[in-house]
Amino acid sequence: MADRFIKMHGLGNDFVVIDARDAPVEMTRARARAIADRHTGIGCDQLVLLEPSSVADLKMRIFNADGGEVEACGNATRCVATLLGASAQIETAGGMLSVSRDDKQAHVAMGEPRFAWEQIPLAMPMATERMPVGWSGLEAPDAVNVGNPHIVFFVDNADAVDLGLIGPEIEVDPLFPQRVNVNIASVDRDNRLKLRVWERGAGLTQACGTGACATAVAAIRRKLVQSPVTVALPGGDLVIAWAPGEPIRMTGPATRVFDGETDWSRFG
Ligand SMILES: N[C@@H](CCC[C@H](N)C(=O)O)C(=O)O
Repeated sequence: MADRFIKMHGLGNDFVVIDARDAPVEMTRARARAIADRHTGIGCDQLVLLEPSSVADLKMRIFNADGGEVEACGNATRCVATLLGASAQIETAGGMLSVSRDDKQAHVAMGEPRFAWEQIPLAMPMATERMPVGWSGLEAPDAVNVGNPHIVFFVDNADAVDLGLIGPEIEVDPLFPQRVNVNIASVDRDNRLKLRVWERGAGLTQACGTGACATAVAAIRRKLVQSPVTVALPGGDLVIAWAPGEPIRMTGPATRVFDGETDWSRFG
């Protein structure tokens, strides 16, 4: 019998979604990496596995293109909200998420951001706002955990940074024991942030929902912008709302590209 999957994307950040709520699918690091491979597999930035949950409507597991299982993915959460077509609670390794959708957009309550150094996590105690660290001229970032770990650099021109060169170096710096997603942002105009992201385990992507959340939170905290803020990514715009003590709210599109069939045993 053929194994089914759904190819989706959120602003160009693309996913292979496997609905394993009725029939379990075994996922290993090697299999996830083989499926995600753009030359020899199906190709995606992240693989998303939907499973039954005893505490929510369903459980969402996320695997990066390198095969590593991670805690959160904002764009994939909007895709799952779009597939479900109704309000739902989703269990993830990064926390419980609430989703809903309307005709055009999906909405996600991403939970509250965490700022303590051990919650990022960092390897040593340190302030997480304007951190006393730097890499190749990128200085004083903020660290935020929004289910997964992010570091955010505010620069004059986000396009001027060679993120493909510096991103991989920062991702694996020993300061980040679980590695890190690297965000480069600039204040564009009128409450609008421009953002590029080097994703842990996936590299440069067209958009990163959790990166947009972490960056918006850091910018609101620094009073660079006010909530709600538009975050412009290479693949398009997200709107992020947040106030201290409240969950982060993300609104944006999600697209079903095609439904496919394969045989998972082809991928190890
Ligand atoms: N594309 C994502 C984030 C996926 C996980 C991330 N690369 C990590 O390792 O934490 C998003 O839209 O949030």
